[in-house]
Amino acid sequence: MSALTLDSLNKSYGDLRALRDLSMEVPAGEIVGFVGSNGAGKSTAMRIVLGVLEADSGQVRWGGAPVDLAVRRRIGYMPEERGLYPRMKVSDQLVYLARLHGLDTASARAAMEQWTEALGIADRRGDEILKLSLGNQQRVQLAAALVHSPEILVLDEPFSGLDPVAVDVMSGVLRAQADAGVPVLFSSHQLELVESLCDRVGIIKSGAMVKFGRIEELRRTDDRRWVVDGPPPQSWVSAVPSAHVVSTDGRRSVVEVRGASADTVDQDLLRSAMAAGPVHEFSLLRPSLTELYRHVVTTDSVATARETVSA
Ligand SMILES: Nc1ncnc2c1ncn2[C@@H]1O[C@H](COP(=O)(O)OP(=O)(O)OP(=O)(O)O)[C@@H](O)[C@H]1O
Repeated sequence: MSALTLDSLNKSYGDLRALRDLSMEVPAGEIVGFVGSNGAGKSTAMRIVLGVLEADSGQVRWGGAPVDLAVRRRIGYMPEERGLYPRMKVSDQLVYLARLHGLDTASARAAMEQWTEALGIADRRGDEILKLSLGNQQRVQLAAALVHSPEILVLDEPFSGLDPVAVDVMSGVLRAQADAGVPVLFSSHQLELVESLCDRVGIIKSGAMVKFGRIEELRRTDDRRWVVDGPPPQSWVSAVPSAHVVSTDGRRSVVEVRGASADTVDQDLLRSAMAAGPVHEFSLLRPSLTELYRHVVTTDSVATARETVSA
């Protein structure tokens, strides 16, 4: 299966190291969320994929081969600085962009009609971009990234400023693209959305990738916690090695087992609790992506971003 690979990318702006050996893989057919604080380096990495910025070292590959101009023409890109002509009509703008990517006029018109329909802006085709709301401008921007049927999608904060219905429309389009085999990489600060939509996530801090993988894998921790609604935990927790009570109101408790790698530990806990009384709820408590992100961004150390780059 093809993949878009970012391999050990480095980029400095003067003495600011914006990317440090940044690597990640976006498999065809998957949606990868790219998250990190303001200034962490997401846009820099995406611009390098597009070739609008050159890396100091490292490589971007598609299907194992370096990304060249021909591949770049087949990428659908939504830049952070939205690049539409404000005084141009929506339809003219989209047909023009599709033509730039090599479609003939009839195909360009058909693509414009298809995407304005799919994105709920068909009734705005005749309007100038500047007369649209910001959310609708963003829908046009996504249509602009899609009119040439790209093989790869790279979107810089496509969800920012969208209303909930527009978020659903955008999510549906990205999922459909991934299902059709397109690798989709997008940056976002909306972590709940990333968690629900993405197959994988990359967390970048000060230009370095500090976590990358399937969200379920990243949420798996060595110290596992369970919510138990049942008998007072003091009466049964001590029977399970390494288990202790994190919090309890006497009935509903959070119980943690340190280094709970054994598959049977949940059975041991449940058995022990049920031996002490009826159990009404027993569920594994996993950190959300937001909790994971906060933990990574506040604790994992990366050398300071602003440092002198040796010549
Ligand atoms: N053209 C430039 N010249 C100098 N510094 C730059 C330039 N572009 C970006 N930077 C710096 O590089 C770092 C990474 O910026 P980048 O825009 O890639 O971050 P980001 O993760 O996309 O941030 P945000 O979430 O705020 O969009 C920041 O410190 C930024 O100030």
